[in-house]
Amino acid sequence: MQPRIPLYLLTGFLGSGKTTLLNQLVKTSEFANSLVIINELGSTSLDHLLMTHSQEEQVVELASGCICCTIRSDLSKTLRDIVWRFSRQGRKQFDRVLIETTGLADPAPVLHTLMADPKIADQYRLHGVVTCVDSVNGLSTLREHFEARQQAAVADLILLTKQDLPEAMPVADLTSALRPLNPLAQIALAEQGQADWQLIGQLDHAEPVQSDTPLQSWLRFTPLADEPQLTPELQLNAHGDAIQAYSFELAEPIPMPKFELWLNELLALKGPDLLRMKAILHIQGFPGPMVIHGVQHLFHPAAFLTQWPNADRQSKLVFITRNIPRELLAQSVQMLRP
Ligand SMILES: Nc1nc2c(ncn2[C@@H]2O[C@H](COP(=O)(O)OP(=O)(O)OP(=O)(O)O)[C@@H](O)[C@H]2O)c(=O)[nH]1
Repeated sequence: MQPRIPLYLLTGFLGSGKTTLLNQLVKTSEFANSLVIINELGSTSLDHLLMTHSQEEQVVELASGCICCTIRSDLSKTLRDIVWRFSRQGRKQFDRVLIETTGLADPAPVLHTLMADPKIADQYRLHGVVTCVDSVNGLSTLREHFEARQQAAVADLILLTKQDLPEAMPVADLTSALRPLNPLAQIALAEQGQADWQLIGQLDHAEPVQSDTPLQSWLRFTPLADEPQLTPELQLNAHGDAIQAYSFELAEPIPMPKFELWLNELLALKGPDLLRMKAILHIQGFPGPMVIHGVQHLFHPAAFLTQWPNADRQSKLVFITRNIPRELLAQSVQMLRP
């Protein structure tokens, strides 16, 4: 079987610095041989003109429309086609794919397409979602636009851009505001498109357990306060449509049949509103933990570790949700008790 092609999704609201970042990213040795798929709204694709890629032919432009709604099938088709379109004498001319979404894209359905389309999932391996957040306008944008909150909520890595500007909000405030939306993502800086590229190179969204990334860092588990004490200025869920993260711990080992029943019920009832979920579970009878990881109702195959990463044997679950009250999830998690 051919190794799957690493795929990265770059998102962030309009003007948040995606293209600036991409232009620098493709200059790094690790990402130099990337194929870039750009999706612009409107008929004239400015981004295409802005890309300063060394090989112009390696930038593929999707037709106008937004990949998250009208042209999801175009994205699938493009991903299937590029492998032979960009091959010479049977060898493909790129080793990674970077997809830049429009600033208005809701990335959840795009992720869904990347994970659910079997032809894509066979060929590509989603390594990570990188979301740019503008340090000057970011918080007001996040408050006003649901899509911007979704972009932050599904991120594996959030890059705060424009910290060089005097109007930039302090990093600590931005981080406090973003944490309730996404306690799992790493948060770092990107200044004029420059970032710590290792953070992107190390992303491993799909199969964290099989990578070198230590499990603790993959499942960075910081119990969340039920109601984070934030000043109104830092609260982002002002307009209904609340995106909220919750975490739970369970002391007792879980019987496997209960886990299966619980997951099926949860996904059937609330699948579309579970933006992300990660859990490390103590299942009865297994020497190491079971790790599960999903986006909406799609779950990567559960992975069993041969041993626990540390002395803590509690099951830990983190959910990033849309309009799900905490009590409902808390009740649901109780189903896992023996
Ligand atoms: N001062 C400063 N300006 C930045 C930084 N990052 C991006 N910019 C500027 O912000 C503007 C928007 O950046 P883009 O990279 O085009 O943003 P985008 O997210 O691709 O924008 P859309 O395509 O509209 O969604 C440009 O004028 C960039 O030069 C930064 O870190 N600092």
